[in-house]
Amino acid sequence: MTIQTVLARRIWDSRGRPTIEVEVLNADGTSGLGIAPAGASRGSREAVELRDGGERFGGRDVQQALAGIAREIAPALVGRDAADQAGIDAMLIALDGTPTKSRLGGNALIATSLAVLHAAAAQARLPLWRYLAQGRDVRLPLPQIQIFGGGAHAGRRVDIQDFMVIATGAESFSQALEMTAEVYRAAGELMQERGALAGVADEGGWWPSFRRNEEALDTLVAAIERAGYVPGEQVAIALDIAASEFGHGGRYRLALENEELDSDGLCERLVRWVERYPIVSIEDPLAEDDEAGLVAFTRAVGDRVQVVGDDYLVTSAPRVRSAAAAGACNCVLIKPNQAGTVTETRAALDAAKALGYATIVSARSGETEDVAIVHLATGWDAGQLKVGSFARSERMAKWNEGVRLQTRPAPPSGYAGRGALARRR
Ligand SMILES: C=C(OP(=O)(O)O)C(=O)O
Ligand SMILES: [Mg+2]
Repeated sequence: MTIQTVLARRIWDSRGRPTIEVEVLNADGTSGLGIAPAGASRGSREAVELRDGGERFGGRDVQQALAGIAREIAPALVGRDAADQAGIDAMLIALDGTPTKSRLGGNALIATSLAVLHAAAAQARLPLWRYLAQGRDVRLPLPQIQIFGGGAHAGRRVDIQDFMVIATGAESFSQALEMTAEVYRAAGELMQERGALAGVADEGGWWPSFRRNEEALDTLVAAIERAGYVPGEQVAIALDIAASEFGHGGRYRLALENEELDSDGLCERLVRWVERYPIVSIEDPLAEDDEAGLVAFTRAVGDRVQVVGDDYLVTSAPRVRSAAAAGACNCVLIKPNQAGTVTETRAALDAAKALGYATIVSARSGETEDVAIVHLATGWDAGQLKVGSFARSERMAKWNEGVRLQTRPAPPSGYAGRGALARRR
């Protein structure tokens, strides 16, 4: 079956900013819809997005991306088979012709690539996760869920970006959500009692009214206990330090503590947290340009804690391979729009798995109702999923989709659970 029509339009994301949606219509009447998400704390090597960032959102960049789809991408797609994802993605990359996807835009490319993927699954009359599984046994992912937002997602109110929990004691995806909902609610109650309840951050985690970064960790432990769980046994902590946001050239500025640390100093601080708190996962502990720091941190705690590369690895298979050669990280965050096509995203995931790295499929802070990443995490058997908080509908759309996958007839063959966490390299 062939692609007959390609439509592209400007829609709006969860921050009320413009983004791109592509719809691919097949000749047999089936179709696929792809939407580009958008990050706020981006790695410098991510695919470049064409998006209007200033006061005026009706500006040039999104229009340029839409025009590129209409003028160049759509004519090249019509007549091709949506099932040829690799061939179509290679064509998109060649058509763009730049190493950073800056001409047609990484956002135009990922929306198109995801729309083609959905169209292929629809044509095969399969749910996306099952289409991706290709007959293999796959598991629902272990959720990593934000309780407090911070960093670039909360006006830099605290330095650390994500204070999350992982319900390590849960035996199913839906039980993990139930346990996390209780912790989320308990954290909200604690904030209210302290007179510190001040709404939510960009991904729906509670707004971080803390005086020190460690106060957030203490409150998180108290929330786990208040919800009736044993910290570290039933519910553990995961952090995204997003250190590239407050550090460059081996110097890190913790605004909340009014401190400047070098790479060793930040490393020591985080190792102390790992010793004091029930932390099982830390993302971007050092900045994207601090490979020596990432190697040192992985050496120090990589046998106990999952060390996740996001800004540093930008969903790039070659970067994952060179990180492994250097000994940095033991887990890779997988964000499709960092790579720009489904095929390159899958290549980064495959490279990680081949090297013994764990993988987490992740949403961006700017999201929509799109639930594709739940299907990618499940169908590719990634093991883990990070979507933001347990509030705000663009996040809940994804968590709820996981419940649907679990409870429909012929569900995935299991639940990845705590065994999906990286421990040792
Ligand atoms: C999801 C994240 O944030 P953003 O989408 O803003 O890059 C992250 O850093 O993991
Ligand atoms: Mg991150």
